[in-house]
Order: sequence, then structure tokens, then C-alpha cells
Amino acid sequence: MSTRKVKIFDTTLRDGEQSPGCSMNFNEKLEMARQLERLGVDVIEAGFPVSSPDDFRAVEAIAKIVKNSTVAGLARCVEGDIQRAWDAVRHAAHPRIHVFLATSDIHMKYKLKMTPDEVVARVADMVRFARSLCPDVEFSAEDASRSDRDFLVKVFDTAIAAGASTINIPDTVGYSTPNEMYDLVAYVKAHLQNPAVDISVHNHNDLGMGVANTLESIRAGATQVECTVNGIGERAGNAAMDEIVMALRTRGDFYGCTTGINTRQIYRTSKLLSTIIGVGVAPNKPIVGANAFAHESGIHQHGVLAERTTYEIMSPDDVGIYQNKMVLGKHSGKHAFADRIAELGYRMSDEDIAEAFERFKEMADRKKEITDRDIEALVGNAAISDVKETYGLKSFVVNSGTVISATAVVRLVRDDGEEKEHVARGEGPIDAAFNAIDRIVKMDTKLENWTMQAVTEGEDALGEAICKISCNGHTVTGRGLSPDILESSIRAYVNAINKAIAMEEKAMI
Ligand SMILES: CC(=O)SCCNC(=O)CCNC(=O)[C@H](O)C(C)(C)COP(=O)(O)OP(=O)(O)OC[C@H]1O[C@@H](n2cnc3c(N)ncnc32)[C@H](O)[C@@H]1OP(=O)(O)O
Ligand SMILES: CC(C)C(=O)C(=O)O
Ligand SMILES: [Mg+2]
Repeated sequence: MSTRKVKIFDTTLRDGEQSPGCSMNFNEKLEMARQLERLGVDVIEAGFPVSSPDDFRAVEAIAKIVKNSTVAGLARCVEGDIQRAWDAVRHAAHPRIHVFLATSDIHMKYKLKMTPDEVVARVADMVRFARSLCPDVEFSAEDASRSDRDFLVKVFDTAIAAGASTINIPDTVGYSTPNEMYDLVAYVKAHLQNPAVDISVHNHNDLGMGVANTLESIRAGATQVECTVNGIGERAGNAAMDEIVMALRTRGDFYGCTTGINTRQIYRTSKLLSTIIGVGVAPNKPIVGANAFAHESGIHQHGVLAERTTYEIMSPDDVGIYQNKMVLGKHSGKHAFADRIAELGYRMSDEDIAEAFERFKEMADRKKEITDRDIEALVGNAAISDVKETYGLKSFVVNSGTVISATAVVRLVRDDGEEKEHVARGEGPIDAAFNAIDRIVKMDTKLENWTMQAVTEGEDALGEAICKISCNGHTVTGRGLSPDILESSIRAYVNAINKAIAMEEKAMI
């Protein structure tokens, strides 16, 4: 299959900036423009110069620093706008003036208050004026997808005759379906008097079809597509650049098209934009979302470990993500768990791994995501629990507050299967729980020290309790781990008691 190149027209700095809460200052726009050039976009629409002095300055500065990409400035079909756009982009190595005028009945009647003939005449005059200033002029028929097709073609013919070398078909309000967009592009292409121009599309995402509409437009013959980083843009946004580019690349067999994008810069570009505007992407966003290359379920993890392509249609490397992510959680299996333990540098027997895996599953039921620090703590805990478990924690209930004295009910199970429960009061919930345990084990112990620290990150971090107790002249330290600080304290105390019992037994031998 022969491949043709589709031009990427990035409008993050113009339409993207039109999304509420996504404005960028002068320096941020420059930084973003540099990154867009690194990414390899064909056209950077740097702004709408007439809209404010700041926007003018930013477009002008971008025009001066960008060398490889074309730099475009947007203008209404108004002489003052066009002059201002030219003044801003004129220093660019490849300048473009982008003029637009709406062609749908609804826009012409209610917004522009112009007749169709007046629109045609204005397009002829303004495109000609733009062309007298700049060798590269793009004309957009705003709301093209809701315009009468023959009228639309007439306006495009007029723009081309006046000097436009790119005609753009925007689905301004994101109303089209992919089939309709295919038909529209094919229709325009087939009916233009002079089709030797770039046919562009500009799809909004109001119904979530911006990318699909863009891809169908390409199949129908569009040679330029307008899009934004992370899909930001007016209202629900524009078609997302990364999704279009990666769809064309991954399904080259189907689309037969390439782009000039250095895909390894995609992730970095997305991150830069998120940092600048302070708006991140959804975790499940294709390509650049946190979960786009993450696998949590055991069957998928096993498959990916055996052969990445079982569940990955793209390599994370291709979009500049260092590697895929195995998220350890309640759906993970032993293959991924063992893999992570090895990655963290632990050398453990299969038996120890199996035992640690059981604890991991218990933890995963209570904690949303298991981090590497959780695993380290868990594996460390497995080593500690080497001591014979004379007593194990079965259950506990603790009541405490400002108007009642703390009461705890603790149930322990002995290694011979016998269960014992006791209730006790205390100075606080932990003291009450320890007192209840003392009543069960009936040992002469003294709590020397108790500490608690978070050993992992996040709201559901694991708390590690350390209890130092003395018993018959021995001092032992117990450790307990849980996202619940009461539970980790109780486990630490029981662990210390088990150690004390083990020492007593040893002393008796
Ligand atoms: C689909 C799009 O994304 S279009 C781009 C949208 N982006 C922006 O609007 C960027 C920021 N805009 C602005 O700063 C301002 O709106 C400006 C500077 C462009 C214009 O401001 P104002 O002169 O105060 O006009 P205002 O925005 O209130 O109204 C728009 C005017 O432009 C006219 N207009 C709208 N589109 C066009 C066009 N393509 N060509 C000619 N005139 C147009 C409207 O009919 C209206 O005219 P009127 O003032 O004679 O009634
Ligand atoms: C200015 C034009 C191209 C636009 O942003 C739109 O129609 O959505
Ligand atoms: Mg738009």
C-alpha cells in the first residue's frame, strides 16, 4: 500500500487556549511552541493576534523563534484582523495567515447578519487582501459541516481563486458523524474547480467523535488535519493530536498515511502542556493517560510479561513513555508479583514468594494500589514473621472518643486452633487493645516503647507500628503493618509477644 503524508496543524496555542481555564502567558506560549516544533508539527497556529496585545506579542515572538514549522495567525474576514495577523507572523521562516468566515445559514443569519452573496464577496476580498501580504493563506468556512454543500463549495472556489492554498472544513460544533465527515470531504474534493490545494479538517469533540471524524476525513482525502495537544479546545475540545497521529501510525495498514511527527516527543509534549495550564488528562485517556500502558489484572500482566504484544498495540517507547507499568492491585496474579519482587532486587524462594503473595492479596483487598514501598514493607514483614506464630490476630473492635473511655475487644487464635476473646479498657484505643491482649496471653509483659510511622505514600499509606516490650528480663521488638494504625499496633504487639514466647521456649531447651 502506498503511503501519503498528512500535515499536522496544531492549534493548541489558539483554539486550545480558548478552553476555559487553559490560558497561557507569554513565556509559556513560547515554551510550548518550541516543544511543538521539536514534536515536528507542520503548522503551529500561534494565536489570534487582533484579540489582545499580549496575544500579538506571543505570536510575533513565536514567529521569530520557530524555524521549521509554519507559523499561522488567525484573522476574521476583517482587514484590521488580517493586517494584525500579518504584522505578527511576517518574521516567520514560513508565515501563514488563516482567515475564516462562517458559511452555515444559522451563522450567516443570526451572527454575521450577512446574506450568502455578501459572504462570498467578503471571502473574495479578504482572502485576496491576505494573499497580497502573505504567500501562504488558509481559508476556513466556519460551521462548514452545517452549511449547504453547494454553497460551501462555491465559497471554497472563491477563496482558492483569491489565493488560498489551503481550504479548511471545520465541524465547528462537533455535530458531524464519521460517515458524514467522510462524505463531506469527499464531496468538496470532488466538486472543487481547482482541487490542487490542501484540504484540511478541524473537528470539535462535542459528541466525542473529534478523532473519529478526523480519521474518516483523512480516508476521504484530507491532506491536513487540525488538532490540539491533549485535545484541549473550545467547549469539549478539539480532536487530540496524539490520538490521530498514533492511530495513523499503528493502523498504517488501514489508513496508508504517515505524519512528520516525532512520536517519541508526544508524552513529553502532553506533560508540558498539563504542567503549564495546570490541567491534567484523564487516567484512561488514550496514548498519554496514566493508565494507557498500565496493566493491573493478572491475566493481562502474565500475557504482557510473556509477550508485550498480547495486550499492547503500541510500544510505550514509541510515544516517549519509558516503559509500561504493571500496577499491582487486587486483580494481579503471582507472575507479576514475582516479577516485581525480582525487579526490586529480592531473591526469594518460591515458597517465600507464595507466602508473601498471600499477604499481598490480603493487603490488595484493602489498599487501592500497591506501591514498591508496600512490597518492600511486605517482603520485610514476611521475614519478620519467620518467628513461630503462637498467637495470631483473629479480630478486634475498638470504641473510643472524647466522651467515653476507650474499650477494646480482641480475639486471638492460638497455633493449636483455640480462640480466646477479652474485653479491656485503657487510656486510649491502643492501650485498651494491648490490655485485652494481656488478659488473653496472661504473660507478665511491660510495654517499653511504641512508635508508628507511614512507610508508604498516599492517603492509604501503610502504617508501621513498632512495639518494644520486656518480659521476664528479655526485651523484644515486634512489628506490625497495615493501612489501619490500630491494626498495625495490635499486630506489632502480638508479634512481640510471639517473639517473647519463642525466647522463653528457647531458654527452656
Ligand atoms: C470558531 C472559533 O473558534 S472562532 C475564534 C474565536 N476566538 C475568539 O473569539 C478569540 C478572542 N476574541 C476576541 O478577542 C474578540 O472577540 C475580537 C477581538 C475578535 C472581536 O471583539 P469585538 O470587536 O469586541 O466583537 P465581539 O467579539 O463582541 O463580536 C464579534 C464580531 O465579529 C463578527 N465576526 C465574527 N466572525 C467573523 C468573521 N469570521 N469575519 C468577520 N466578522 C466576524 C461578529 O459578527 C461580530 O460583529 P459585530 O461586532 O459587528 O456585531
Ligand atoms: C476558526 C475555526 C477554524 C474554528 O476554530 C472552528 O470553526 O472551530
Ligand atoms: Mg475551532
